[in-house]
Amino acid sequence: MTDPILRIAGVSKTYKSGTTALHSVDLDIDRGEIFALLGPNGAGKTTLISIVCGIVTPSTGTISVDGHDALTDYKAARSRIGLVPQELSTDQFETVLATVTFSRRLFGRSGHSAYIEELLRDLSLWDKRDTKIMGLSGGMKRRVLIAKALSHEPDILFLDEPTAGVDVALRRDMWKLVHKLRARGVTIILTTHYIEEAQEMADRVGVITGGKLLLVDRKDALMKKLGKREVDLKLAEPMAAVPDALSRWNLTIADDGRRLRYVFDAEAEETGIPALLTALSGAGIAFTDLETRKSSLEDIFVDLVREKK
Ligand SMILES: Nc1ncnc2c1ncn2[C@@H]1O[C@H](COP(=O)(O)OP(=O)(O)OP(=O)(O)O)[C@@H](O)[C@H]1O
Repeated sequence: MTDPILRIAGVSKTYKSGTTALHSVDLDIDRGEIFALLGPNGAGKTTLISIVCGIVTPSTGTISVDGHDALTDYKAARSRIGLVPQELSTDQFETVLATVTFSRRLFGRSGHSAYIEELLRDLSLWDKRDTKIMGLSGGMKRRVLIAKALSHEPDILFLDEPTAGVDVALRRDMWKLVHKLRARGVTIILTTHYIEEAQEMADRVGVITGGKLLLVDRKDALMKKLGKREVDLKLAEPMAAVPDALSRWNLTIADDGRRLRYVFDAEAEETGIPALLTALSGAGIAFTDLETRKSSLEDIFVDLVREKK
């Protein structure tokens, strides 16, 4: 194993207001992985990212970025990071090219570069390079934020809620770019409310709520371990209550008595379905259709957050 590119150890944050946004968070991020940080509003995602990027000071704990302490060796640590924030706070009167080039120069890189051209082309911004920021649509401004974050060729890219309020074209461009960056070895950490995206994109997932990192696991393992499967039977006759004869199965009635639902562990050796079907027939319960479903990362997430409350 190589050293993690990012090491967060015992990081807590209590704001002046008295709100504790993070409780002793430990997290190692591997080189080149795509990590999704999932959590409801107010979970502490932005606070954590802001601390790593040196925008917010932690109350306790240490952060090491590629071996550089984020507090004592701030410049070296920060130069390895690109941050795409949720909102744009950039000079409205500058052109796209000037803004992105300026961001690059801030990190001591030469201004004019084939890299910037490629970046702007990847983000469909090249044709707009001489347009002032204030003349861009909201979606285009988001693209500029991404270009700025990537302007100095960082090793780690943070995307804070990257697709909130973004149209399909930008989403597509963004995920294409994420794949390209990853192929180049860039580590990507994203926070998202769009769980399907974490499911599609991430190698590992961290679930945070109330400032605590509840779990971190490989996405596949998480879905295997915590995933549920469901069998949904459409009943020929509506049913008011689950008969006693069927009490050994975890059954619920749905759709005003028209459906019977059986939920079981996706990994269970014995699903219990054959016995259930026999018992249904023995109890004279007929069904007209049967559907099966596997839980999504979203179901797992909702269950987890509910459990820990
Ligand atoms: N500057 C601040 N001063 C005081 N409290 C803050 C500050 N920033 C955030 N908080 C509080 O810290 C907690 C965590 O907020 P944070 O923005 O990190 O959550 P988040 O997971 O990013 O939420 P969201 O998904 O809504 O962006 C919240 O209770 C929030 O109100």
